Amino acid sequence: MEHEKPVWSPETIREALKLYAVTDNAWLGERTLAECVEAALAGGATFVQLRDKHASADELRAEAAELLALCRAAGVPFVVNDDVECALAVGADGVHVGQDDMACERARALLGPDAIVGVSTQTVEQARAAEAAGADYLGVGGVAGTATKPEAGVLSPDEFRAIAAAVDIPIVAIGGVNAETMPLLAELDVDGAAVVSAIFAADDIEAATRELSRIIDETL
Ligand SMILES: Cc1ncc(COP(=O)(O)OP(=O)(O)O)c(N)n1
Ligand SMILES: Cc1nc(C(=O)O)sc1CCOP(=O)(O)O
Ligand SMILES: [Mg+2]
Repeated sequence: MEHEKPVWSPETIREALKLYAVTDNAWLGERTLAECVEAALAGGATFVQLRDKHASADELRAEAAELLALCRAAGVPFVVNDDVECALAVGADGVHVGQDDMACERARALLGPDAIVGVSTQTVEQARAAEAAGADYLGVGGVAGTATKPEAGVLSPDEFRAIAAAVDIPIVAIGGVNAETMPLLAELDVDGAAVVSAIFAADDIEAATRELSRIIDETL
């Protein structure tokens, strides 16, 4: 069944960031990407980002179209990592861009005022610039080191809080967030947790997501 494209208000975006699932095909095994995302949604993921650094343009579009349909059915926002063209082509809710990706202003101009544009920031300066450029939310990290992206840095609690204090848009913490580290988010002034391996590397993705959902509800 076709679902109409929703318009996500700032308040619904803030709420939806609570348990943000970022996909990773490295952990698929015998499973399809759609099965994995369906399980994450069933377990309570509140936001989904397709992140596939190895797909061709056509493969990424096919994945995005499939995940978009699942997210629409679940009433959950769906964004594409890095690739604005793909997001536009499939009618995704938006994109997530980093400091080395398309500039936030350009992504906003291409996707329009109703799209969700998330921006990765590691400093107060970057956070203020992203907000001024029209970002809807910030991805800030890491909370702890992670094998998913070994080159990613780790921020101190004070650095998280300084970024949160510098902007009015919501913040999702990313990098090394799992059932053990998630309670640390209580001290970081963030609105949610973005999680890759603690969801998608699990044998039982639905159960792992449900447990993370329980913990984040207790934490924030
Ligand atoms: C929610 C969220 N936050 C941060 C990132 C990292 O984005 P980026 O710095 O562009 O790195 P890559 O993901 O492209 O490797 C993210 N993807 N999602
Ligand atoms: C995609 C990404 N960005 C990061 C950042 O710090 O900007 S950390 C990261 C990977 C997070 O994976 P996991 O949940 O498995 O630790
Ligand atoms: Mg990127």
